[in-house]
Amino acid sequence: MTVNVEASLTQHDAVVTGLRDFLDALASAAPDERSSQRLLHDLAQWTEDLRQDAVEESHRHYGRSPTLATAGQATTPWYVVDEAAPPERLAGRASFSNFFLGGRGAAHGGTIPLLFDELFGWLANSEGMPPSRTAYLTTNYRSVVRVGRPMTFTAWTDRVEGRKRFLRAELRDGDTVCAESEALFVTLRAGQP
Ligand SMILES: CCCCCCCCCC(=O)SCCNC(=O)CCNC(=O)[C@H](O)C(C)(C)COP(=O)(O)OP(=O)(O)OC[C@H]1O[C@@H](n2cnc3c(N)ncnc32)[C@H](O)[C@@H]1OP(=O)(O)O
Repeated sequence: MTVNVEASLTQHDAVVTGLRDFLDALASAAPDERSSQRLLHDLAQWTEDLRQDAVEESHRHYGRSPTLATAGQATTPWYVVDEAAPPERLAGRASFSNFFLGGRGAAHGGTIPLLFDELFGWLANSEGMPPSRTAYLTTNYRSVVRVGRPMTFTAWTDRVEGRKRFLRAELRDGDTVCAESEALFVTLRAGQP
């Protein structure tokens, strides 16, 4: 079978956007027993179909979109980069849907460093940079991140010491800093996965 990679990626972007909407709708709803049974049946069928189509990492579409916000991952809180000056700085908008709810209207605490790691990965592994990975990442929770709110972020390189890149970021709701992060990315040596 001949696969048009561009076309299938674009179509895949639409699938990931649909998956995000689905997860938000699922997390926001209280389906009755009948709907849950129907959902379970449909999911089981899709799971079986997709397992038949399993391929190795380099051939997958998921998480590899060059065009879609979050690079085509549905498990990262939604974000879009508006200003990019890699590897020094990037800024943009983010929003945590109900799928990322922890409780009482606030995003789950684990999902905030997930967003920061994504942004730092974007900065530290931008084009022309040698591959690097997170050695540590700390998050200070200053004020709750409310689901559904339009947020803004800034992430920047604080300093570079040899293979070590120290990064910082802020997540804001209007003028309020909700969370701050600091991370160390270390450039991989040959042979490191
Ligand atoms: C690969 C491309 C694809 C990337 C996609 C985007 C990535 C998004 C970011 C991620 O989420 S990556 C996944 C989460 N991270 C990991 O799984 C990393 C697991 N850890 C490792 O692979 C290694 O520990 C690591 C590569 C980070 C460092 O191991 P090395 O053996 O290369 O480090 P080494 O011991 O030589 O230390 C180098 C320097 O970093 C320092 N260092 C390393 N780990 C540290 C740490 N945890 N805290 C403080 N300093 C640390 C260390 O002290 C030393 O400082 P000096 O040069 O000043 O002596």
